[in-house]
Amino acid sequence: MHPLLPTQQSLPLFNVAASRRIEARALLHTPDLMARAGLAVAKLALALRRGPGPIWIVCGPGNNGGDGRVAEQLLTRHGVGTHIAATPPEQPALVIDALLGLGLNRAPSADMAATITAMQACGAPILAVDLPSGLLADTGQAAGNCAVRADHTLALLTLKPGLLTGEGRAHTGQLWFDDLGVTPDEPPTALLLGPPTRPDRRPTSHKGSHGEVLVVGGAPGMQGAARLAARAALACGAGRVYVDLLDLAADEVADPVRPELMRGRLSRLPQAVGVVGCGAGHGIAHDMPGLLHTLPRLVIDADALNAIAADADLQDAVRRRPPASTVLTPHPLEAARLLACDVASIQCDRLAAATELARQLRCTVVLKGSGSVVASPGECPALSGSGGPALATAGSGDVLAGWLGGLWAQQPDAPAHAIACQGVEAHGRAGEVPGVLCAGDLIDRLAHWP
Ligand SMILES: NC(=O)C1=CN([C@@H]2O[C@H](COP(=O)(O)OP(=O)(O)OC[C@H]3O[C@@H](n4cnc5c(N)ncnc54)[C@H](O)[C@@H]3O)[C@@H](O)[C@H]2O)[C@@H](O)CC1
Ligand SMILES: Nc1ncnc2c1ncn2[C@@H]1O[C@H](COP(=O)(O)OP(=O)(O)O)[C@@H](O)[C@H]1O
Ligand SMILES: [K+]
Repeated sequence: MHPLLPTQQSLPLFNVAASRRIEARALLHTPDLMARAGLAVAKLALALRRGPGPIWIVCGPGNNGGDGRVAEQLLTRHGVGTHIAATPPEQPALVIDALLGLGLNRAPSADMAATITAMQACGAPILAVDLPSGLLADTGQAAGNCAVRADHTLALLTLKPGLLTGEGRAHTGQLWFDDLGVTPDEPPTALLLGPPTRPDRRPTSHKGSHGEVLVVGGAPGMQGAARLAARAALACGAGRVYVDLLDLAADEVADPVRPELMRGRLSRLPQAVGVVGCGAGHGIAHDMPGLLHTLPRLVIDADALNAIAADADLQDAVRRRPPASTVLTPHPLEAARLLACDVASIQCDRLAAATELARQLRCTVVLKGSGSVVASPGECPALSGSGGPALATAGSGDVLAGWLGGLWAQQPDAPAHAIACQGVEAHGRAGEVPGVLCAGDLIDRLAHWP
């Protein structure tokens, strides 16, 4: 067994209803699923325990508890000290959290909440069975704001989306997966993104082979955002990158640090990939009808999203664009504005929110944040397991928008969904460092990745 992330391939994710169906069908020909689950838990527990103390196994009322009890029998048979109870032993070497799994259907009761607190306080690493108890498998929300924060989670039978998005990553710790020998026999709820690819560069290619990007944004005082996007597009390999900075004096250069970047206008670049909105302020609203009408491929971020949220005509213009030609990259607040709701309503079910926004505006939506979601009409939504808090710093979203533009310039026939999936995963993986990653440094890491 090995840690799941970063994944070497795209993997299917299944929500509770689908997991239940898969489990029910699998049990018809593989009745020993729980024995397999218990064995997987016991093996991992042996590898993870720290010190000579007993393994504390906390078992709940359902089959999650059943998995824990099977693991306890196997560990005992193996000569390992165990302790099954709601209260901890002296100096446990590991906690196995088998309190609640897929069956969670309400906030943990007071007793369970107290047990969760005790697990958290006992000082030993926690291995959660299937799900950290209290975490909702479909959405990654903590029911009643009370869920185990595990050091490790062993997902069983299926991978659930809630392990990877919403609050999931704050609760799962290191993620492990055992499919118990069952191949899912229905389409997934969503796909976990595999390693991103980069566009080929033929030995004989020239700058004209790699497309053009036009970055429109950067109102006075916010020009850095547009320049970050433009630098990212350049680092990604776009042939020519132009910047249309709002209100820049005619004789100023596009970017004093990057002389490779040129100044450009929509009227002269009608075939470029547009990356619009980064640091644009309110002024971008005026340019949006022309941009939406003209550019064949568009990545729309930040203030351009706010402009669309505020104007039903712009929303219509987005809907009227050709299929698969538009990517919106909202963070949760921008998504809330676009769906006329609040951030909590977005975050409580990120997969559903991204899918609904993609449906309403008939385009690809990247809902950013921990466990970024890519949703497009007619596509299975994709979820990224990559990225982390090093990216939680100003400008990393601008870099994503520019990178998407750079990818698209080089793959003009690729649909918006494919570009978004490639870009989001590359951005997340490049952003996996300890501490903080300044947006400019993120561009360097992306440029040299993998
Ligand atoms: N059936 C099988 O053979 C398999 C079962 N598996 C395990 O079984 C789990 C699912 O089992 P269950 O469906 O029994 O679900 P759970 O074990 O999650 O528990 C369901 C029970 O907990 C109660 N409950 C739910 N929320 C509660 C709350 N907030 N406070 C107090 N009690 C609450 C329910 O009323 C029900 O009695 C999976 O997560 C997985 O660990 C897997 O190992 C795969 C194989
Ligand atoms: N904790 C996190 N885990 C994973 N990704 C994150 C995290 N915080 C931020 N990110 C990523 O960083 C980027 C931030 O974008 P955004 O919020 O638009 O910032 P900005 O506007 O400052 O550029 C998004 O791609 C987001 O998914
Ligand atoms: K559990």
